[in-house]
Amino acid sequence: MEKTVIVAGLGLIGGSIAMNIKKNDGFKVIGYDEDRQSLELAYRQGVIDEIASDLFDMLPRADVLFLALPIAPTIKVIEELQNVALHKNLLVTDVSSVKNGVMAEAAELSNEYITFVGGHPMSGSHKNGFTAAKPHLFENAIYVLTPASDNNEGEGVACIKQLLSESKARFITLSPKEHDEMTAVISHFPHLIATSLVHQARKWEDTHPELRNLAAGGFRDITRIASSNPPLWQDIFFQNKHQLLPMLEDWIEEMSQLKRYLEMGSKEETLKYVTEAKVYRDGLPVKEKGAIPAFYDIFVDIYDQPGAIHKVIEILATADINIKNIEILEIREGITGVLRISFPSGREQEESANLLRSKNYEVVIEQ
Ligand SMILES: NC(=O)c1ccc[n+]([C@@H]2O[C@H](COP(=O)([O-])OP(=O)(O)OC[C@H]3O[C@@H](n4cnc5c(N)ncnc54)[C@H](O)[C@@H]3O)[C@@H](O)[C@H]2O)c1
Ligand SMILES: O=C(O)C(=O)C[C@]1(C(=O)O)C=C[C@@H](O)C=C1
Repeated sequence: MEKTVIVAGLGLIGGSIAMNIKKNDGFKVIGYDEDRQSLELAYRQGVIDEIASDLFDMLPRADVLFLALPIAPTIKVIEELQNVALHKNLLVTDVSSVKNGVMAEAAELSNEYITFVGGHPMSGSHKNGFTAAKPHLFENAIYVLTPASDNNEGEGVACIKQLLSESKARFITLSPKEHDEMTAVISHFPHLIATSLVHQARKWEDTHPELRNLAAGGFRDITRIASSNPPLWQDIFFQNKHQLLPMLEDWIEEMSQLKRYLEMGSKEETLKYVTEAKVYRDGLPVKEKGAIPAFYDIFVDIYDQPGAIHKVIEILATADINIKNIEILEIREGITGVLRISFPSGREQEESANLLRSKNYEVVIEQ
């Protein structure tokens, strides 16, 4: 029998979830969002089968509810679920980037029809809204599940995996605490620092108006995430502030230590500090999505000439090589730029590098 799934919040994550559920047969997808335009666009594109004007009126029909709203409204909906009159089982899951507040609210639920399994796909973007949603967003990404202590949690986990089986996400189960500690380290805290680096640059621009034109690959790479959706990140920082506050203390102490190294001319300690960071960073997994992007990359030097990028792509396409992603890292008038091309496997990576080198391109392989 067809199951009914409601996706509440049809933005970047909810839209991508709905696109993946629609790849399966046997599910009817109903969309709910306060933004009418997103709903209508999703309906027109066939990503949802029906629009819900009111979430709670629609719930008695549903088998599964995906909460893909910002975190604060997600918690509010969970609180209100307690009083919904249901006549059949409802599996509720969310996608929030921080789990403690959500799971604490879910633990209060005593509605006998509801099973709650927390979720968080470790993949996203600095873009937001339905127009940024894409079906392959979760490919190779870790998808964390944080089941509540409920008898039906095994069934709930299995159902979520089945609904998203086409997404190619890799599911793991964690406790909310473990999840929030780790995401604070590899996602929330770096975001805080990236944001502060942008502020620092902004201040310097008053006295150095050319500064923004100097900002090249390094600054852009490290601050990309500072272009993310501000209300989302305000929400994340406050939801996970118990993890972030001690980390900020540590960071301030670490910066003071670095300051002391520079003041005292401690070159050896500074070299050790930089080297240890490089060794750790180089050892992070690069073959799966997660903290570091998932693909097998090559870097190709190109010149700022009409058709330069097209030529490189044509060489690879003619050899039937499957490209996953292309990024222009830097190209300024009249000088060499760098094209980062990502492949799904090491075989394509090596084959492409050899092919392009045989045509006299400078190619570097990311190890
Ligand atoms: N952006 C990321 O990289 C990322 C990654 C993983 C998880 N998440 C989590 O996913 C959730 C959604 O984030 P997103 O990036 O998809 O945001 P988004 O802004 O793209 O989407 C949120 C959607 O929710 C709707 N919405 C907001 N408040 C609402 C309300 N009260 N009632 C009805 N609709 C409402 C908005 O109109 C929007 O369409 C957040 O909880 C976030 O923590 C985000
Ligand atoms: O790739 C990005 O732009 C992201 O910020 C994605 C990112 C992350 O920090 O890795 C951001 C928040 C989510 O909760 C999960 C993933």
